[in-house]
Parts: sequence; C-alpha cells; structure tokens
Amino acid sequence: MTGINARLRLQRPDFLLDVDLQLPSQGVTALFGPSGCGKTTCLRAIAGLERTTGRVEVNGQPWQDDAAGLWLPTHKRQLGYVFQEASLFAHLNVRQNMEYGLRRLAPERRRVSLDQAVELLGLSAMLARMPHTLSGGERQRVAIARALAASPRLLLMDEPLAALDAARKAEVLPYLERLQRSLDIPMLYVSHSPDEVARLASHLVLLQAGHVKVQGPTAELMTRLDLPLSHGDTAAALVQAQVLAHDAHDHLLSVAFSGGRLHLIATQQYVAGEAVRLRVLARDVSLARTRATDSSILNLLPARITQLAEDSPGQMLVALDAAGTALLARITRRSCQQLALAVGDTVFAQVKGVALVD
Ligand SMILES: Nc1ncnc2c1ncn2[C@@H]1O[C@H](COP(=O)(O)OP(=O)(O)OP(=O)(O)O)[C@@H](O)[C@H]1O
Repeated sequence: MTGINARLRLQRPDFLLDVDLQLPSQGVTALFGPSGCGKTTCLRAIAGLERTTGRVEVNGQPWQDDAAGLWLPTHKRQLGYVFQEASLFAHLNVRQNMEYGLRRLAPERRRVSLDQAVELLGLSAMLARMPHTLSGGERQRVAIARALAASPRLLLMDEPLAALDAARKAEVLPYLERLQRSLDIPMLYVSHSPDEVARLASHLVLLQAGHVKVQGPTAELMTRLDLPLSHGDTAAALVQAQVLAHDAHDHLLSVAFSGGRLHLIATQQYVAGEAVRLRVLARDVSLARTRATDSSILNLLPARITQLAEDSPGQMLVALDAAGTALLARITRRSCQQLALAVGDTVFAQVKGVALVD
C-alpha cells in the first residue's frame, strides 16, 4: 500500500496520544497544533524513538505491526530526522558530517547521492568548513543534507526553522521548497508557523490534545472558518494558477485560475503555461457589491459567499467560492453590516496583494 499509515497509541500520566494518520506518499505533510498536543511524540513514535502500540507502514514497508509482533528499531527504519537544532559533529567538517550519515547505508539502498544533497542545499562552497564557522541557517542546511544523503524513505522534520531568526528562516525556506519539488521523498514537517505550512505543505494534519482534529489538503483546511488556520493575521487562501503572460516592463505577471484572472508583481521571468501556486492573504481581500470601475485595484473577482464568522472583535472573516477556488476576506463587522452580506450572496472580491508561493 502506498502512503504513510500510522496508527499510534501512547498513554502517559497526563497525556494520551491516539492518532490514525493517513498521509500521502509524496510531498510535505505538516503536523500543526498547539504546544503539547503531541506533534513531537508522533514523529518520535514513527521513528521508533518512542514505544507506542499500533502500526506504522511507510509506502508498503511495515516498520511496526503489533499484530504481527513487528517492531523495527530506529536504525532499521530508513528515515531521516531533522531537529530544531542541527546536531552536527563539531570535530568533522561539512563533508565528513554528511558522509557519517552514509556509513550504514548499503550502496544498493542509495536513492539520493551525496552530490545531489550538496547541490539541493547549496553546500558546495562550504564542504571543508567546520560547523562552528557556519551560521545557524547554514548548519541547518547541512543537517538536512545529511539526513537526505542517507536516502530516507521518509524525512521527519521537527520545527527545523524554529531556532532561526527571521532572516535565517527566509534563507533556508527556499531550500525546503526546492526539496519538496525535486525529490519524491515524503516529508512529515512539524511547525507552529502558518506561513511555513502554507508555503511547504500540500497536506495538513491538525492535532489537538493527542488526537487528530482533522487531516486533508492544506488549501482546503486553511480556508475552513471552523479551523484555527483561517483566523488571525496570517489567514490566507492558496490558489493554483497558470501563467498567462509576463510583462517584463511593468514586472506584471498575469495568471488564470478557476475564478478568473489575477495580476501580481513578479521580477522573475515566467513562461506562459507554467503552473504557479499563489497565496492570497485574507487581510488583502476586500468586498464590494458592485464591480468598481474606478479603483486602482487590478484584481476583481466575482465570488459567492460560503461562510461568515467572527474573527476578532470588530473583524469578520468571509469565506468565498471563486468558481471552485476558495478565498478568504477579512473585513470589519461594520462593512459586513453595511453591505448586508449573507451566505449565498454574489460579491466582488477586490484582491490587493497576491504572493507567489513557488
Ligand atoms: N519524555 C516525556 N515524558 C513524559 N511526558 C512527556 C515526555 N515528552 C513529552 N511529554 C508530554 O507529552 C505531551 C505531548 O508532548 P509533545 O512534545 O509531543 O508535544 P508537541 O505538540 O510537540 O509540543 P511543542 O509544540 O511544545 O513542541 C505533553 O503533554 C508533554 O508534556
């Protein structure tokens, strides 16, 4: 069976983990939830670092099956584990650190070469450097490359960016995005950051007090008003679109998606037909009853209201359906009342800002 299936149960004095995870065989799945909900425990249990009852199967390979009396120790599970802090060997340089991870790996099990890992994480210029001479972000890139070079069948990442400052995070994130595009190794990624989840994960598991609250495609769960990701300043919708044209003079990229056309500023060149993923923040979307013709806003989309909910005092969230693509708008309660918005109404979504995700 393909995919990752993990049925895990662990009773601690004050905590019960009881989850049944069914994750896709490719791409990044984010494990998201409040502190103490069991994210790290899940990862450790899948890695065999924590003994739980249940069953773990990774793309057809059983790692644990209580019914069959099977429990593989961690070193027999072909996995990579990246922690918050890169735990590199201080006395080994970058190349030696990476080679260390390969000692146990039989040549026939190699699916990612050392060179490929070096290339993917942009490490070629620092192979001879010692860990203490690297920045936090560089150390973390080495730790990820080391985990990859061991050719894992599953890459487990426990808040790999959490110990980095904003600038270093911004430096490492593109490498992670590249990994999920270039490799077919599934990744399970623990994060507290809605921004990271939106940028990296195609699938999402929301954990709450040791249980799965919901699991499914990220784009879908991010726009459900009954779930936490749709609230707050980072609330956003993900839009799958196709490049129509790129105007190099105005740096304006025009894309098409199910709900119509969007225009955004992009300095990089894009080719017509290219698939792009966009993020539209709820706070960048306002609503109008009629199609404004004298607005500076280029992006105006007809959409149907599917849900309304209070976000914070005085603020409302409006979930929209733009011909099959979910969008979110955050507007004031006053505007909502003045426009007398109700579920089922057709409105015009004025989109002030659109960001390219990859
Ligand atoms: N070694 C341990 N012994 C006993 N209880 C533990 C142990 N490790 C974690 N716990 C408890 O198990 C629960 C789940 O912890 P876990 O670290 O998996 O949560 P988390 O979602 O990863 O949290 P955070 O986001 O803060 O890292 C918590 O109540 C925690 O206090």
